[in-house]
Amino acid sequence: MENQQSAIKRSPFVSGQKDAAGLLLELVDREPERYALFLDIDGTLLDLAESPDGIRVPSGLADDLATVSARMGGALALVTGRALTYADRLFAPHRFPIAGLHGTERRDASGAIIRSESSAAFLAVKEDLPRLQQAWPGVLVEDKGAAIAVHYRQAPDCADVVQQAMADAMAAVGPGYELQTGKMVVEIRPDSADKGRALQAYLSEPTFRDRVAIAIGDDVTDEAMFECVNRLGGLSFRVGDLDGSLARQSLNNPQVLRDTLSTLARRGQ
Ligand SMILES: O=P(O)(O)OC[C@H]1O[C@H](O[C@H]2O[C@H](CO)[C@@H](O)[C@H](O)[C@H]2O)[C@H](O)[C@@H](O)[C@@H]1O
Ligand SMILES: [Mg+2]
Repeated sequence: MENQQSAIKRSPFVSGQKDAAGLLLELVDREPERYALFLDIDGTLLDLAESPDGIRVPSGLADDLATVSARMGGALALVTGRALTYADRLFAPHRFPIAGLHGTERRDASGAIIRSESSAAFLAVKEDLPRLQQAWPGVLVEDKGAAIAVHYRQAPDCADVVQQAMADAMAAVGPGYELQTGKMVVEIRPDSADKGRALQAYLSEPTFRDRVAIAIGDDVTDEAMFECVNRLGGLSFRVGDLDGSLARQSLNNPQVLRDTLSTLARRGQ
């Protein structure tokens, strides 16, 4: 499989390469059949909002994703911390290959869904955590089915107590789960996969096989994707700065990515 550096060097665009968005556009537009695109949702395709349900899917984005996916022979997957069913609703009526809950549930190219069963200990902890909302106004508990997230974006002073409460909850949950940190959020999720392993699972499927993987994300959980694509010779883009990230390219914000996808879609029509 071609590696990232030779893919970039080969691009005639790169000599005048102005920015990562231009590189992304140039490579996928010229050879859509050569690449596989793995996209995070919150903070990457969508702007961050004050609450999990406060997000907005800009009109046209779902259709642009579907058009770019068609240009790439279907080799476009969403890899998100959101529940798979929640992510599906965001981009309906399209049904993309989606890995939800940080890769621990996944709809493969055939449409089959792989997900883990919740333990009794986890379900008991899920019952108990909503009390945090009463204890600390502004803290939001997000029940994601097989995972649970506690947000402190609206109560930043509660970061420490939330992290301690989630560490205590982890002790009660026992094996099969792990703590996942993110942007002003702490989650308890199954430890059966991560976004890197989900991306690798897609690459073993005919739709994605033998393509140069491109991963685009913004948060701690996406580093597993960046590590995986870097190791496989793909391309890794972080929405935001690169400080401390394994990503090798930076996109300024979700709007830059949406504009790039819109241009890719338009050029394919
Ligand atoms: O992997 P992602 O698709 O980026 O999902 C990561 C988490 O996104 C959501 O939380 C984040 O976005 C919220 C809405 O913009 C924001 O209010 C919150 O502070 C962010 O952490 C979602 O609620 C989580 O379930 C996802 O794991
Ligand atoms: Mg994100």
